Amino acid sequence: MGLFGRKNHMPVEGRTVLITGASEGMGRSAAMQLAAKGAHVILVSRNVGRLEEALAAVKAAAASPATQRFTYISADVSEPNYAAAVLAEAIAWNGGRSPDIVWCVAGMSTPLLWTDDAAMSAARRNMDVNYFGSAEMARAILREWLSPENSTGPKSEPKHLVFTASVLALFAIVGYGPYTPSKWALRGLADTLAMEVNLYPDNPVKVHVVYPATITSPGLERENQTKPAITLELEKDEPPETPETVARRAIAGLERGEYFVAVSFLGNLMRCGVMGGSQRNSWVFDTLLGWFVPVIYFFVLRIMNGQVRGWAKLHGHPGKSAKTT
Ligand SMILES: NC(=O)C1=CN([C@@H]2O[C@H](COP(=O)(O)OP(=O)(O)OC[C@H]3O[C@@H](n4cnc5c(N)ncnc54)[C@H](OP(=O)(O)O)[C@@H]3O)[C@@H](O)[C@H]2O)C=CC1
Ligand SMILES: CCCCCCCCCCCCCCCC(=O)[C@@H](N)CO
Repeated sequence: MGLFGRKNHMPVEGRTVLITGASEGMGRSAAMQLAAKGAHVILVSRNVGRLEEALAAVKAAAASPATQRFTYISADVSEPNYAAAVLAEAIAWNGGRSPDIVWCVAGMSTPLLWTDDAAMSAARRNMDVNYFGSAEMARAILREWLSPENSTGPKSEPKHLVFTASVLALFAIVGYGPYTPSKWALRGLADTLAMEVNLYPDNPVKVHVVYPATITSPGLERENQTKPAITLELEKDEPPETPETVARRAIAGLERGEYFVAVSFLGNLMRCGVMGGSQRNSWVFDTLLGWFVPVIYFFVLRIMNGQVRGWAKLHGHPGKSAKTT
């Protein structure tokens, strides 16, 4: 039980969490915050230097440094079949037990106009990292968690599989063509798996998707190098948040037991606007809020499309390979 008697749906104390994309940005902050709540943490990303540095920060944030354990594994999530080897290493380190929580944070973004020369190769790269990087990890960990020899019984504490999408998977804007579909794809996989895990009542698993808006991370600096100016202009409507804030709100949503975790007010509006056949956090709240969203979109879409047309009028044809500055 947490504050005011509310149940914590994702206790982490003494449990092992594996986080991909844990060396920078939101993944690093999430790793530190989960360590501060008593979790053992396995950090996964490519660059060993940054992993070493992040590992030190995570250790320093631990609730009980004498008993908690931390390690890192260097791997490229865009490599086909990377996940089984990463998990084997994680399980060996964890005394033969699989991690209890797996959070796929590793991601990248290459914003470009769709007519840009580089858009297609960027789209494939974004799909490889953001979608397949998470899909492969999901498959590897579910094969562990859901196997008959790993049955823990219907009343046992559930395992958690967390994907990281973006509010762009709820509301798409110009300039993110190479990126947005990879995050929509994650949502499709998550809905599928959230139903599929019901086949295994003796192996409880909860699936979640986190939908951040702009995070002031090293990744944001990288993506801003190719971001069309009109995209920068439109996304100003949702203010950026620090990796610490986004991680804290994401973890709070997971602790509340939410399936789709939005981390801002607008994010929650966008979430309730697209629920379709997805599981609800709260049928009453999500439905009531969802009724208002079309009214808001009536105005938002008129304004935004007007902004885009206004841009074209002011700056002319964007050109073939164009950062539209
Ligand atoms: N920044 C933003 O505005 C938003 C980001 N998001 C999403 O949130 C998540 C976190 O974003 P952010 O905080 O910006 O992250 P960053 O881009 O700052 O950090 C990305 C992390 O992922 C790792 N990573 C990147 N590519 C790979 C790869 N191929 N294999 C393994 N690890 C990889 C990086 O380490 P290394 O390079 O060493 O591998 C690093 O640890 C991502 O999924 C992102 O798409 C969602 C909404 C907004
Ligand atoms: C009903 C509610 C209406 C809402 C109005 C919409 C405002 C537009 C917000 C767009 C924000 C885009 C953030 C991109 C984050 C991201 O994923 C990239 N930085 C890639 O990393």
